Amino acid sequence: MKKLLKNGQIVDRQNELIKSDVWIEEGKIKAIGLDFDTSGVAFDEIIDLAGALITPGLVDVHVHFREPGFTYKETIETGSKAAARGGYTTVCTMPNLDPVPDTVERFAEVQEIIERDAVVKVLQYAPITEELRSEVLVDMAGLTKAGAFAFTNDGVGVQTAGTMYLAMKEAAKYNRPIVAHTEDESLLFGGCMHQGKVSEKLGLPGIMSATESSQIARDILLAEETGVHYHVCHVSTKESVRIIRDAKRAGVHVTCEVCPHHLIMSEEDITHDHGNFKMNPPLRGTDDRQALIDGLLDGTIDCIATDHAPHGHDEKDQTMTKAPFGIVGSETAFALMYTEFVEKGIFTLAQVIDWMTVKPAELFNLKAGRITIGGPADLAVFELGTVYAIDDVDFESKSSNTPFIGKEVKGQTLLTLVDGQVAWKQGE
Ligand SMILES: NC(=O)N[C@@H](CC(=O)O)C(=O)O
Ligand SMILES: [Zn+2]
Ligand SMILES: [Zn+2]
Repeated sequence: MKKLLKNGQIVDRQNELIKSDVWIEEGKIKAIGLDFDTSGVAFDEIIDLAGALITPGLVDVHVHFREPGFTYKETIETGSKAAARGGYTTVCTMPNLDPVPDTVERFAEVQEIIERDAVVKVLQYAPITEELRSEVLVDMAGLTKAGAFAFTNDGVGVQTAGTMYLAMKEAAKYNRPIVAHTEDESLLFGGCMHQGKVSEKLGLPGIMSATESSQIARDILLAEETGVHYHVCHVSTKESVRIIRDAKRAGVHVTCEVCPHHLIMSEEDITHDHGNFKMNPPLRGTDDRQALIDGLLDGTIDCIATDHAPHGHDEKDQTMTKAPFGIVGSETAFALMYTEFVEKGIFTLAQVIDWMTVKPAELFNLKAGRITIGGPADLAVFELGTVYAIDDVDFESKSSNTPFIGKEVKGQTLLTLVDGQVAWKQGE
């Protein structure tokens, strides 16, 4: 198969938009730019991009696809379609499933479903402990052999320091990162949103910032002790950013991600008590939000990840004390980042693309996130000119639990290619 994408634009490292065509052959990039000769080449397909932006396929190191166990919320098929619609071509799925893929056999079962159903490249995380309880470590040697690229208990924190220490020591042996949802449950006190002026106003139990940051502080010292690569999920507080910045300066191998919703919204955007404003960690204060932006800009925060966390409509259409934590993100991330940060001049387009492609790929040595000659034709194409409203009926995901429904954005995905094949195309 030979494909030609014509009249696109790519962004270079200086943030210049450069007119470009892309020649794809047998699923690989054959040529990119304007100075290659295609005369005499019989293309199977020529697609006119009419000036749209071409990026490497986006990389999301944090999604929840809910299969097996909660397939009414999402499946590997629908989740990967949602990812493709967002321009993602490589995503990493969390193991808070039922059953938890905590044995080599269960892990292999999920991988079989991925092989069968996924429309983008999906990497399954292995858990740190059996059933995500902070007790017995999984067989890290066996799971590494079975293809686990990293270990995480996302959804819950590892509650005891001793378990985390042993997990880090073991993961370091196999050169695998420990990826941490940091939340000290003894500091939770039944909270359902950030503890601050809005929780007081709404009369809802708050989650203090130290619930997250104190566990990061503990883990950073254990990471220093063990030499493991320690990656922090969804950082949300200014204290978390501060201690990660200090740890990086001290030479600890720590990295972290931030979610679009924590960069864009704060507690002050919670207009009323509804489940779609509830996620873990919660929307924090405006000073926290600013610290996350600063953290990206100074390199403390390494990349952007969605934490795509689908839940059923009825589960989320409840008050915040009752609804489960989590919002969907795959289908809105690029448009939100473009609209809120690039258009407003806070980040450059090149920076946003970097944080959503090469940066996350480099963290875990994923073969993704770059356009290289001879490399896989994993590409996304975005149209940047048209304003549209985020509409839940459009979602490829089974779920549409997000507070961004109705928001007007720019940056619609036109096309997503995985190994040169269409994974998502607008209007199809
Ligand atoms: N982020 C969330 O609010 N929820 C996630 C779990 C998690 O990422 O911690 C989920 O699985 O629903
Ligand atoms: Zn989490
Ligand atoms: Zn998560």
